[in-house]
Amino acid sequence: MSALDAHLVVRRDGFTLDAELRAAAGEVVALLGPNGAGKTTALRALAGLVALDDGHIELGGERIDGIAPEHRHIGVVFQDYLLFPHLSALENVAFGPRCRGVPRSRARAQAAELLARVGLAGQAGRKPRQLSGGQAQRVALVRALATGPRLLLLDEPLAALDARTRLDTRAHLRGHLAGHAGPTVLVTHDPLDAMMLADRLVILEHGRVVQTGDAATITSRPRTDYVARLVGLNLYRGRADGDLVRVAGDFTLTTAGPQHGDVFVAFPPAAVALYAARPEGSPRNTWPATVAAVLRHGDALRIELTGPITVAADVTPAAAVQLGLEPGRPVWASLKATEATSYPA
Ligand SMILES: Nc1ncnc2c1ncn2[C@@H]1O[C@H](COP(=O)(O)OP(=O)(O)OP(=O)(O)O)[C@@H](O)[C@H]1O
Repeated sequence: MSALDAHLVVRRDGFTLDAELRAAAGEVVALLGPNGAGKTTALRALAGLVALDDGHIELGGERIDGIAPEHRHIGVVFQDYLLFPHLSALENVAFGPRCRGVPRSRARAQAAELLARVGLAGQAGRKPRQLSGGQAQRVALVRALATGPRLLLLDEPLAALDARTRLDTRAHLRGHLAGHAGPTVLVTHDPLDAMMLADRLVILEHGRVVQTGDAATITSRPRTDYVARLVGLNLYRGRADGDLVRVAGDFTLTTAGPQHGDVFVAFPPAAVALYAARPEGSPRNTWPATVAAVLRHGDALRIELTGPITVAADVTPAAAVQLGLEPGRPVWASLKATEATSYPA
């Protein structure tokens, strides 16, 4: 089965997409990024709905960027499913193969088998409006797979679902995707979708790839503020000399590992402890800070602090009351060196 190798360049007024994208056969790659990063543009370029201004798209070593969308052998699942409303689930799935000349009875038998595989044997005769959001999403996926596409594209496949259905569907979608032998590219701005469904994440910001890797690498070693916020870490750039990293002006953090030169330092908000007075026998990183904001964060409170560095700290509501944390309140922050990871920038 064919691998995807693409360099997508699309120029618009005030926006340029310039992104390299690779996916091996059977690999699910999530394209993750903030609004306006160019995710949809990239997906539409792969599908052939937007022309490339430069670059290339190769599938199994064959250039497909000059080929019309309907001849690219690409399966697409859009977020709003786009099922034919007047056809049953079975007819929707059989439609593609029928258009490719597969005899009616065989197309229907294949469609029935595909629907059964995603647990929809009992819904095969229903029209899209008689299906739940999660069921319609599965029909759309199966329909995209029915023609045996060489590349599968998913555009925010769970976005239209309510929270509960989203949870169930997300859990099953991964298994359904395993039935596709070719590469899959999934576009989402939901980090959970990306991490649960994809083998590898490609982070897109301002039309450029800023980081790529598996979920574990990306969550432990973010390389941009967007990714750091996404995974809930404090992130700084600095210069390392052994375990000391100068991160801002003459402010230096002691970190867990020896590094040299340009590095990132990352640590979770829960690793930052707050005190009313300078802590005694303190950990190596201690600095005065001022509370800028107090936000709810699950069961904890997230405290945003200004000072020599801007930092987020998670504290319990009880600790927040005890310390009288409110905007403008001066505090001491401390961080154990073992909690601060440094890695090359
Ligand atoms: N048809 C178009 N013509 C001109 N500019 C466009 C067009 N479609 C999108 N853009 C611009 O291209 C940029 C990227 O948009 P795109 O929709 O690809 O981003 P996205 O990452 O998918 O965002 P979102 O998550 O909001 O859907 C944006 O600045 C957008 O305004």
